[in-house]
Amino acid sequence: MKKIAIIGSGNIGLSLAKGLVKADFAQAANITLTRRNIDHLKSFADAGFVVSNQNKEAVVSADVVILAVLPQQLNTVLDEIHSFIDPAKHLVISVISGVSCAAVREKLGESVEVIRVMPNTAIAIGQSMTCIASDNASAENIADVTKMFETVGSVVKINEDLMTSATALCACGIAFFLRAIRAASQGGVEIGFHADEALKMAVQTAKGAADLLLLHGTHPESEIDKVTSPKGCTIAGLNEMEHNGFSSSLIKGIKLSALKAGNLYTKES
Ligand SMILES: NC(=O)C1=CN([C@@H]2O[C@H](COP(=O)(O)OP(=O)(O)OC[C@H]3O[C@@H](n4cnc5c(N)ncnc54)[C@H](OP(=O)(O)O)[C@@H]3O)[C@@H](O)[C@H]2O)C=CC1
Ligand SMILES: O=C(O)[C@@H]1CCC=N1
Repeated sequence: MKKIAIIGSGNIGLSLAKGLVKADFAQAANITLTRRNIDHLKSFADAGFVVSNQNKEAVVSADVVILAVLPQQLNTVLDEIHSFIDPAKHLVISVISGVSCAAVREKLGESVEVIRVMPNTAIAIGQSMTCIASDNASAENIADVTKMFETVGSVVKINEDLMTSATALCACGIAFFLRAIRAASQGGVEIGFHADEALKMAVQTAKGAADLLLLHGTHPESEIDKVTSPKGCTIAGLNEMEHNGFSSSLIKGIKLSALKAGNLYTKES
């Protein structure tokens, strides 16, 4: 069983740790979680994870090092761990948005294999959409990392130049769809439901819509055509949403997020 160190155990690092254990890919005792303030990791220590504020020790005891700090925190971490990374032993995975594999290697050494992975927080429940890219990892290591992330959701291998687009569509996308669900539930309250029932109804309806596409393999418009009766209430509501910029606002938001994702990191930050 390989030992994993997650350097920077915040929202996504902890979601990943939970997902890997839940999927039986790893035992908690084989995952070291680091952050500076380990008081916040007490419940994870209680659940059997190794918790530490010592990145160097975590790296030395690991085979797989997962970088999960914020882009602006990365340089400090790389400066701290670079002399403890052994290219013959360590595989480095970075989930950090906007940082290329080459930029990580510039600090850790050219011979280190780096795989860039973009999951989303649904990884905690095995439902992530994860994109993977690398410009120097072996086919074997890419296959192993693909298998690892397939235990906690779906995986697509992409070219590295599309990583910031993947960040916007899939990682940020979780927040976009959640906001859409909240808005639907607020509409539900206005038309007569209590907030808790409206939210339950909106959530299950959203899940049904996503599952229709996944299970039927159809295009959204083809499923929409089955709902919109002629002169009916669905097309009336849908067209009103479009007149108010529903699709346009999602597209513009995704474009802006992708732009921002590409500008989160500078070597000097
Ligand atoms: N959140 C998401 O949905 C996704 C995030 N990402 C990427 O993952 C990265 C992390 O994002 P997110 O989890 O949201 O951010 P968080 O701020 O929640 O997590 C970052 C963690 O890093 C820790 N940290 C900071 N400096 C150090 C250090 N020197 N050594 C060890 N730990 C450190 C922080 O804890 P402390 O202050 O105690 O040290 C914190 O817990 C980002 O680069 C983001 O782009 C990618 C996909 C999805
Ligand atoms: O908002 C962010 O910058 C991070 C990257 C993707 C999801 N959260």
